[in-house]
Amino acid sequence: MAKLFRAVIMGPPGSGKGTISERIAQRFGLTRLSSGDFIRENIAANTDAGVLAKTYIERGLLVPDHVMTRLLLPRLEEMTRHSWLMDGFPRTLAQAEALNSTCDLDLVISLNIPYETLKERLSDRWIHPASGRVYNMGFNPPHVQGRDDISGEPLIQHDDDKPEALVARLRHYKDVAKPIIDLYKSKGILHTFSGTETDRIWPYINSLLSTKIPMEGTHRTQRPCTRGY
Ligand SMILES: Nc1nc2c(ncn2[C@@H]2O[C@H](COP(=O)(O)OP(=O)(O)OP(=O)(O)O)[C@@H](O)[C@H]2O)c(=O)[nH]1
Ligand SMILES: Nc1ncnc2c1ncn2[C@@H]1O[C@H](COP(=O)(O)OP(=O)(O)O)[C@@H](O)[C@H]1O
Repeated sequence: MAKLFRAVIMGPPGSGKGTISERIAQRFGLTRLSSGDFIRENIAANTDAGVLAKTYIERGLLVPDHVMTRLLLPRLEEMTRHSWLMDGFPRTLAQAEALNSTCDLDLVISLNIPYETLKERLSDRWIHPASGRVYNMGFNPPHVQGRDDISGEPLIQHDDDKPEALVARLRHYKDVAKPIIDLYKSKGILHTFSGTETDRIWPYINSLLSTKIPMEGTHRTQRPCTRGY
């Protein structure tokens, strides 16, 4: 019976977490989980946690730890048959500790990308707000400039991605991520990848995961995530 594989991907805004998660999910058949998607689903379904989360997101704030753990941990406990990769959680040490008491992670990928590169990428990032589709004018441009490929609607740039806001976001990431990274380092599961291009980092991630993930189509666990592990 193949063991279930559970991983987390971390990195500053624009480091390529979304892009790399997508490649990992395709190559290794992991289920890709995103905290932002979970929150949006809960908002759409009007759950109690979703209604509460919305009041924070609307103000540009992080959702409090107890709301995040209430939203996510039960979902992870349900994932007893599929290996997964989580993007966007944990985002604080308290979340990392709560995750830790729910299940054993096998591996954490941390992306270490120079500030200048992040600044260039994000100032070039354009979004289709209705769908969340992301473009980059150099790396993956839309077919028609300024327009979403599927709907043809106009693309916008997040205020967050403008250079003025970026310095503060990156500083915040460093402060908050450091204790989480230290925790995973001390557990011996942290793998850090540095570079300026996703296409050059990807082969290293690919070969690491090839040694770690059983390649059968489905993975079943002997040890599901449960609280109080
Ligand atoms: N030029 C360039 N752009 C890249 C590269 N890798 C990713 N991008 C683009 O950079 C932007 C950020 O990549 P994402 O995958 O959205 O990064 P993220 O870490 O998920 O970002 P957040 O959602 O803000 O946390 C997107 O517009 C990508 O298309 C790269 O190697 N070179
Ligand atoms: N782990 C988390 N802890 C607290 N808030 C979160 C977390 N993940 C997502 N959020 C909230 O949901 C919003 C959308 O998340 P996400 O899709 O990851 O986008 P972004 O890359 O803009 O942060 C965040 O801006 C934040 O308010």
